[in-house]
Amino acid sequence: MKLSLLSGQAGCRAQASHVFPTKLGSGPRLQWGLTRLAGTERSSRDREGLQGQGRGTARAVPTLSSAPSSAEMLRGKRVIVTGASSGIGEQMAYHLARMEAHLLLTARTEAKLQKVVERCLELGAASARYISGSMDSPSLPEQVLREAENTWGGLDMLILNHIGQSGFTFFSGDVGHVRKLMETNFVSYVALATAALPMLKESEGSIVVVSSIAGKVAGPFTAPYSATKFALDGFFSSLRQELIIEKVNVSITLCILGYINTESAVRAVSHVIPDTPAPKEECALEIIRAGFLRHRELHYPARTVSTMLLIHSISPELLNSIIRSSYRLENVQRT
Ligand SMILES: NC(=O)C1=CN([C@@H]2O[C@H](COP(=O)(O)OP(=O)(O)OC[C@H]3O[C@@H](n4cnc5c(N)ncnc54)[C@H](OP(=O)(O)O)[C@@H]3O)[C@@H](O)[C@H]2O)C=CC1
Ligand SMILES: C[C@H](CCC(=O)O)[C@H]1CC[C@H]2[C@@H]3C(=O)C[C@@H]4C[C@H](O)CC[C@]4(C)[C@H]3CC[C@]12C
Repeated sequence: MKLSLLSGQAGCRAQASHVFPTKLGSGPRLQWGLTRLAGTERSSRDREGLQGQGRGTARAVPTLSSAPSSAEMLRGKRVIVTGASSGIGEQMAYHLARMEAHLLLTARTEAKLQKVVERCLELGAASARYISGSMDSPSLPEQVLREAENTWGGLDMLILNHIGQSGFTFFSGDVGHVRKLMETNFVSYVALATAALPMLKESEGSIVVVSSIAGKVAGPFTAPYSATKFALDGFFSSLRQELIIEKVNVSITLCILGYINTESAVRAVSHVIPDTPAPKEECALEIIRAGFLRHRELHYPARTVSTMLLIHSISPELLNSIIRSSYRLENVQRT
């Protein structure tokens, strides 16, 4: 594990001009051949009601009408983002920096984290630092939370986003890979949340778990990955219930994402899935917003994901066959 020394005040003040798009994802999203079924994407803000949860007697949950602008959402809040060196995690770090949050970022690659931290400080983060290390190491989660406690004396939001390398191919029979992926994509999430809970109870904060449609509907070529995402749903949905029963005001937001245009996802699937991925910048902002509003679940892109879940609840076999027929199966590489 390596700890950064890069932290401090922003190089320049945050520009408070960053606002939510008035209509998110207004263009057509062609995903898994479901576009015609799903219709035009619409903001999950337009679609969803508030699903605040885990409220004790204390703080009111912001309503959509009373919610501050995105620039104010997390001003001065202490936020951990895992998997922040690239993709959606990196974009979340930049949004949070513009909101003037305090940031602790994690991933394995120190050089990338250094650059992201520098950019966050330029964008207006109240402070930004990182810890590098692999989340398949059992000691890292506690080290990350100890760092938050020592630096900030508390924590407001934990965003769990990292994933280990998987691939998009037939299951190879490598059980060792499944075990390692479970450790990285699932067990470390549990360990991070467990270590964070005392501080989050104190601040009445939030846990945000980044998952996937592959954690609700199992398609081909993602067996180990899909298993880790189903596990997250099982664990965190159960934990959410317990927090509500115990009147602990810590929210848990599970983010169900479709295909997003991160480099790693496009590299892994574009030769098999011909659809247009949704933008990572907007996706990142929606995740932060859903966490701030203490939503139970985020579906992004909203129309595509919700339509898939609806079809799956009516006829799983129909959805499975739509998915299979929309893939370019001849391009799937065998390992
Ligand atoms: N992109 C998509 O289409 C979709 C993404 N999602 C979810 O969104 C989240 C982000 O995905 P995306 O941005 O595409 O992924 P990326 O591959 O772009 O980013 C993954 C992040 O995790 C870090 N990471 C990788 N291995 C480890 C490890 N062993 N220990 C700690 N950190 C690690 C990477 O940094 P480093 O290599 O430096 O460690 C990187 O910061 C994931 O939870 C994913 O499941 C869900 C549905 C669709
Ligand atoms: C294979 C990717 C992991 C990249 C790597 O090896 O480092 C996956 C990461 C996100 C996956 C996508 C996802 O979660 C949403 C869809 C789920 C469907 O069941 C399959 C297609 C997905 C676009 C899926 C494809 C693999 C990933 C890109």
